[in-house]
Amino acid sequence: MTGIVFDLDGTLIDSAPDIRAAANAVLAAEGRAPLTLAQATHFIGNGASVFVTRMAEAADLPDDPDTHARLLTGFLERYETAVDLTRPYPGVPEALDALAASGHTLGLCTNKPAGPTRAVLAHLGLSGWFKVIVGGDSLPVRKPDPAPLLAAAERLGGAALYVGDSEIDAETAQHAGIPFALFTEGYRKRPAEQIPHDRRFARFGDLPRLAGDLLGSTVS
Ligand SMILES: O=C(O)COP(=O)(O)O
Ligand SMILES: [Mg+2]
Repeated sequence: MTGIVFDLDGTLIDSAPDIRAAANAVLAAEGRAPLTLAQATHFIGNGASVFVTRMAEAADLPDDPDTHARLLTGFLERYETAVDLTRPYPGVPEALDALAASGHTLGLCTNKPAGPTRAVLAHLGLSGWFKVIVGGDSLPVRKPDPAPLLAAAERLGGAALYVGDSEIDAETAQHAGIPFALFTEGYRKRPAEQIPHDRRFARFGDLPRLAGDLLGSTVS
């Protein structure tokens, strides 16, 4: 089994500034104060709809279905093209390159909707690495349900590792029965020691060797 599946927000890319900007445009239109970067970062992880619920709560907006639908539509409209403030974490392209060179096929399983996922990957020149992309709206369920990760794994012919930054990713990997590598510099809410993982790393430069150790592949 050579497949490796990645989470996106807080793992491969630091996208919180763009997500915050999309949220703050919606809040401005509602006459509300902006979110701080720390707030926006904390609200990421369970997909767009949950993000909007948390955003509305922070801004003291009502939580009725009509308001939620209006806020979510406005957020998704802006999110679709929110790419300018997002950067890959240092060493990401090189690590993907090294993993591919050592024979791994790569996939993505994210709770970010598929539209913004494809837009940001294209903008950053990262699309070409991934043989499969499963977004937060690709299936009727999203992480921590294991179905999206299992779907990505199946399309890679099996996955030997899931790489993510959050409690949700750890739980998803456990449910799917796939080993988990935790990137410690993303958007996790708890200390790394409290998040179940098989391996953890703080620098992408360390991932190819870590994957090699874990999976018995040779890193070139
Ligand atoms: O967009 C989110 O809420 C989370 O995205 P992620 O699954 O790539 O971390
Ligand atoms: Mg993440």
